[in-house]
Amino acid sequence: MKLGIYGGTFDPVHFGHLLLAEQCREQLELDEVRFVPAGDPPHKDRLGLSDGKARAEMLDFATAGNPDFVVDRRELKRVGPSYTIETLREIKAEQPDASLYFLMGADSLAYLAAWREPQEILKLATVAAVGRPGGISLDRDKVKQVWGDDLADRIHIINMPQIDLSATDIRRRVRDGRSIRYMVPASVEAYIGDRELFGNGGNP
Ligand SMILES: Nc1ncnc2c1ncn2[C@@H]1O[C@H](COP(=O)(O)OP(=O)(O)OP(=O)(O)O)[C@@H](O)[C@H]1O
Ligand SMILES: O=C(O)c1ccc[n+]([C@@H]2O[C@H](COP(=O)([O-])O)[C@@H](O)[C@H]2O)c1
Repeated sequence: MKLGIYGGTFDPVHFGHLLLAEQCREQLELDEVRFVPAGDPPHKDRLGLSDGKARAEMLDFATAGNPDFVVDRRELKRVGPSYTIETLREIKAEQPDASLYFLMGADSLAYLAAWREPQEILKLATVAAVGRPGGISLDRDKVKQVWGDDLADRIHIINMPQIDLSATDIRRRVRDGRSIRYMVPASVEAYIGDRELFGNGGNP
């Protein structure tokens, strides 16, 4: 069993996230991609963050109808920062025979060395890193330079069409009353409108 684990803040989930998950599923032949919304993202300001319930419900809508995509709420129930190493240890204990793949964008890979127990993360899971527009390039030589040959083998670079979408920009658009149509699934757009998330002053 090859299990993809995709941690993020997902405030809100957008098509950049969904394309990343689908491309990793296909290219790595994953049996399942598990979206794990962070309760308290370690390197992010919690101020203004939507509550975990709403972020997870948006993920439910975005992944509905795709049996390969699953939402895992474990980090929302945990007290304290959502450290990835804890999540990977829990999942490995539950499914010892599964090969774990942790999915992320290039910006996350650039900071992975500053995460809690990064070397242990790479021992427990293969990292699948996907390019993201905005300057941080994904380069095999750079990865080897930072991690050394052995650990670098645990980091796979996945090529896919890059999508210049971020949750920050989507929240800003909602706040400004601008369109987010085709940036997030229609069901997520409706949820944001109904709940008046992100200071929605009248999303068209
Ligand atoms: N458009 C994208 N292309 C590739 N990877 C992405 C994209 N958007 C997010 N990711 C990756 O998905 C993971 C979770 O991202 P996150 O939920 O923080 O979304 P975000 O759009 O970066 O949010 P924010 O703008 O609030 O920081 C991270 O590893 C990030 O690099
Ligand atoms: O474990 C850590 O030290 C750590 C530090 C920063 C980020 N993460 C995880 O990386 C994922 C993406 O984080 P973010 O802030 O880009 O949404 C999310 O699952 C976070 O919990 C994890």
